Amino acid sequence: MTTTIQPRLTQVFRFVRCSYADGVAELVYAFDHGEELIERVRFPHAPALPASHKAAFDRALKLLHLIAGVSYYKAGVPPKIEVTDGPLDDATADLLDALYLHGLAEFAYRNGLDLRGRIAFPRGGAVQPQAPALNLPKRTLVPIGGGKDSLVAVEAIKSIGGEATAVWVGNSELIAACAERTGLPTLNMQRELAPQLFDLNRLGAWNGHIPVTAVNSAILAVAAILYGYDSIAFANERSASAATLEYEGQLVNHQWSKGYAFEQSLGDWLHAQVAADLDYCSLLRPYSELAITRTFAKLTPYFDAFSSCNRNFRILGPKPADRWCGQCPKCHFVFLALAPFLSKPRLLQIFGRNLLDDDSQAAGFDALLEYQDHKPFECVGEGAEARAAMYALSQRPEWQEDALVARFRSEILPQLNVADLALEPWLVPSAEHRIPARLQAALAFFA
Ligand SMILES: CC(=O)N[C@H]1[C@@H](OP(=O)(O)OP(=O)(O)OC[C@H]2O[C@@H](n3ccc(=O)[nH]c3=O)[C@H](O)[C@@H]2O)O[C@H](CO)[C@@H](O)[C@@H]1O[C@H](C)C(=O)N[C@@H](C)C(=O)N[C@@H](CCC(=O)O)C(=O)O
Ligand SMILES: Nc1ncnc2c1ncn2[C@@H]1O[C@H](COP(=O)(O)OP(=O)(O)OP(=O)(O)O)[C@@H](O)[C@H]1O
Repeated sequence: MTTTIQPRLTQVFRFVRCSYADGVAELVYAFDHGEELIERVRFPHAPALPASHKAAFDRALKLLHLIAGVSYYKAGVPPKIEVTDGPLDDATADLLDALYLHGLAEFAYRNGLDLRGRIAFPRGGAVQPQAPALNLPKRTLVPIGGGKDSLVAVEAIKSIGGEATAVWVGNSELIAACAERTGLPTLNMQRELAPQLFDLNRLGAWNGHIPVTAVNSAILAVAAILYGYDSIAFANERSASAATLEYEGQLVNHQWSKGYAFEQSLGDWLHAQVAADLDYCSLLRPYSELAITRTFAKLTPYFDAFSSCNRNFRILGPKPADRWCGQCPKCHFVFLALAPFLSKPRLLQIFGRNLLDDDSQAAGFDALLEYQDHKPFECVGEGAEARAAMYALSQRPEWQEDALVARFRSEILPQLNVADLALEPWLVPSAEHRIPARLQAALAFFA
C-alpha cells in the first residue's frame, strides 16, 4: 500500500507495535496490511529507567499507543480493531471503548457517522495484577496549554510551595513563553504525527476533532514514570463535563476527554495498572469557567503572554497574526468571562479590541449564550454561565452601551428569567474532584 490508500474503504485498524529507546517512543499503526503509520514522541534528556519502574513504564507506553491511535483510526473508522500483541484486559478495553466513542462523538456527529456498536477493542485478555506503589517523588507535572486555566493551576500549586514542573507537548512558542513565565522548571515533549496522516486527509480521509487531552494525558503518564513524579495535575474545569449538544440520544461533548468521567477512568486505570502512587487529576475540577476567570483576573504578570485562542496551536493551518484572533468562540468566550472581573481598559488592552462592541460578532456570542444556536464546538463554558456573565455586564454602565450588550438587553434578556442569571452561584466550588490529599490545600487559592 502507498499513501493513496483510501482509509474509508479499509476493514481493519491495527495497533501494530510500540517501542521506546533513547528518549523516543514509536507508536505504530496500520490500516489492513498497509503501510505503517508511525507517530513519535520525544522525551528530552530522558534518564535511564530503573529496573523497578520498567513494568509501569511499559504499561503507560502501551496505553499511550492505544490512546494516540485515535488520530489514525478516525481517518477510516473501519469495522474491526486489532491489537497485534493480543486482546486487552476488560478494564483497558472499557477505557478505550469509552474514549473512542465519546471522544470521537463530535467527529461522528459532524461527519454524519454513528460509531455506536462499531468501536470494540479486542477484550478478554488476562486481568492485570494490581500495580505496586513505586515510591515516586512527591512532585507534580503541571501541563501548560498557553491559556488561563493551566496558569491558575500553576499559581495554586505555587501558593502551597508544591514542587512542580511546567510541562507541555508540541512546539508552540506561545506555550513555551507561558511556561517560562511561571518560573517553574520546564519540560517539553515533542510529538510528531505520522506524516502520511496529512496525505490521507488531502486524499479524503475522514477528519475531525479528536480527544487530544487524552493523548496529552497519556504522554504525561509515561513522563511521570520516566522522570519520577507522583502526580499529574491538569486544569480541566467543571464546565468541561457539560455536553455541547445531544443528538439522537447521544451526548456530544467537544471537551469529553477534559471531563470528569474520563478523569476518573484514567485516574483509576493508572492506579491499578501503572503505579498505585501515581495520581492523575484536574486541580480545577470543582470550578466553573467564571470562578477560574475571576481568579485569573488577579494574575496580571501573565496578561501579555497567555492566549486561549486555539488557532495559535495548529500544526499546519495558518496562525493568527496576534495572540487573539478575535473571531473564534474561544476569543469570544474568554473576553466575555473575564469582563465581569477586570477593568474594561485592562480587558481591551489584552485583546486589542472590544469584541462586544462589534455587531459582526453577534452570531458568535449568540452561540455562547445558546440563543438560536447550540454551544460552539470549542472549549467554552456552559450557556447558562455565559448568560450570567452577559447579564452582569448589562447591568454595568461602562458596558451597557456596547453593541452586543445593548442587543442582549433589548432582544435576549426579555426572554430570560432574571432569577437564573446571577453570577454568584457560578463562583461556588462543587465538591466533586479527585485531587490527592497532598495538593488539596492549593484549593484555598481560589477563595
Ligand atoms: C489547533 C486546533 O484546534 N486544531 C484542530 C483543527 O485542526 P486543523 O486541521 O485546523 O489543523 P492542525 O491542528 O494543524 O491539525 C492538522 C490535522 O492533523 C490531525 N491531527 C492533529 C492533531 C492531533 O492530535 N490529531 C490529529 O489527527 C487532524 O487530522 C488535523 O486536521 O481541527 C481538527 C479537526 O477538527 C482538530 O482535530 C484539531 O484539534 C487538535 C487535535 C487540537 O490540538 N485541538 C485542541 C486545541 C483542542 O481542541 N482542545 C480541546 C480539548 C478537548 C479534548 O477533549 O481533548 C479544547 O480546547 O476544548
Ligand atoms: N500542548 C499541550 N501540552 C500539554 N498540556 C496541554 C497542552 N494543551 C493543553 N494542555 C492542557 O490541557 C488542559 C485543557 O486545555 P485548555 O486549553 O482548556 O487549558 P488552557 O490552555 O490552560 O486554558 P484556556 O481554557 O484558557 O485555553 C489544560 O490542563 C492544559 O494545560
